[in-house]
Amino acid sequence: MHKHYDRHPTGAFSMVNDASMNESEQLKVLRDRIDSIDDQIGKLISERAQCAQDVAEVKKSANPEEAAKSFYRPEREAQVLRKAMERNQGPLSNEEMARLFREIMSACLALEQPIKVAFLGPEGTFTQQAALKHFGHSAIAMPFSAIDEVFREVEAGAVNYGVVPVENSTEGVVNHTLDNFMTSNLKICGEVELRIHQNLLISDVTHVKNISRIYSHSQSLAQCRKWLDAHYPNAERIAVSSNAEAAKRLKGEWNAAAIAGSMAAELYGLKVLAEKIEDEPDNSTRFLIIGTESVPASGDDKTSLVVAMRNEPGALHNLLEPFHRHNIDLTRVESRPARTGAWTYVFFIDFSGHAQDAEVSKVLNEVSSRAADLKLLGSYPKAVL
Ligand SMILES: C=C(O[C@@H]1C=C(C(=O)O)C=C[C@H]1O)C(=O)O
Repeated sequence: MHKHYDRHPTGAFSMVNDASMNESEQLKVLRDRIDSIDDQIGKLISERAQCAQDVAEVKKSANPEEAAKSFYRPEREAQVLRKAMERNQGPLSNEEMARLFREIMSACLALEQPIKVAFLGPEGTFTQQAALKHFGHSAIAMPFSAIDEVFREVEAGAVNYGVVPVENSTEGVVNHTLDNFMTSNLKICGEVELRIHQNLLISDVTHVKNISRIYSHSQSLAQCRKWLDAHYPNAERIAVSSNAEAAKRLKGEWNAAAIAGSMAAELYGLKVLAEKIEDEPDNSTRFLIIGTESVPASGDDKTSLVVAMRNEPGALHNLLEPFHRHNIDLTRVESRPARTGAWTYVFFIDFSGHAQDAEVSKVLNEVSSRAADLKLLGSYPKAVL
C-alpha cells in the first residue's frame, strides 16, 4: 500500500505519512489536495469543451451541410479513447479511464447538438446499455420496439445513428439484424461489446417461495437454461419481446419473476433475488452502430461484407482464399439462407482492416470478381471499451 502511494505522482501519501499528524489532520491535507486537483480538472474540462466548440465552428464554416447533420466523428472518438488508455499509468484501469473520457467527449459533443440514437427498446434493455456505453450519457437515446424500426428511423434521418444487437457469445447471431442488412443501404459505423450479466428479479409483492412463472426474452432464457434447470425446474418459462418487457410485467404478479439486466431492475423498481445467473461466465453480446455515412480509418478497424456466391463446387473456398493469401484476419463468417433465387448462398464476413487499406482493397476487388454480388456494409473502428 505504502509503496503504491509513493509511486503516485501527487506524492500525497508521503506528504501526510508523518507520525506527528493525527487521522483528521492527515485527511484534511489529502482532501485539500483533492479539492485543488478538482479545481484544475474542472478548468481543463471547460477548456476542452471550448476547443470542441471551436472545432464545431471550423466544421460549420468548411462544410455547413455536413455539419448540420452531426459533428460526431467515430474514428476520432476511437482514437481519443485509445490514447487515454495508452497514456494511463494507473491506479485506475484502462477501461475506467476510457469510460471517464467517453463521458467527457459525450458532454462536449452535446454542447453543440446532442446526438440522437435509436435503440432496440423498451427502456432498460441491454441495447440501451450498449448505446450509452458507445455514445455516453449526453446522447439522446430513443427506444423503438423492433430492429426494423431502428433501421427505418436511421434511414428516414429522424435520428443520427441506430444500435442493434448482432451476436451473442452463448446464443449466436441475431438473424433479424443480418436480414435487415441485405435490403438496407445503411452503413455499419461502429461496434460495441457488452458483458451480459443476467439477474433474477422480483417485485415487492412476489412470494419468493411461490415463483411459478419466469419471464424473459428467449435469448436470455437460453443463456440461463442450466441455472433455471437447477433452481427453478418447475417454473414455467415465458418468452416475451425483451428483458425490459419481462421486468415490466412483474408489477402486481405475486408468483412471477423476470430475468433481465440491472438497468431494468433499477428502472422498474425491482429487487435482485439472484445475480450473474448466466450459464457462461463470459457471456457477452456484440452490437452494431448503424448510420448513413462511411467512416474513415481510425488506425484499428474492422470491415463487414455480405457476399452472394454462385451455387457451384468450391464456392466457399473461392470466397475465402483471397483473404488467406493477403494475410487478412477473418473475425467472423456467417451464412444465411438467400432470399432470392439468384442469392443461393449469402455470407456475412467480418475481417480486420479498413476498406481503404491497400491490401484490403485488393482483396475486395478479387472477391467481388468471384462473387455473384458483394455489398460492403462498412469499415468501422474496433470496439475500444
Ligand atoms: C471535437 C471534435 O468533434 C467531436 C467531439 C470530439 C471530442 O470531444 O473529442 C471528438 C470527435 C467528434 O465527435 C473533433 O472532431 O475533433
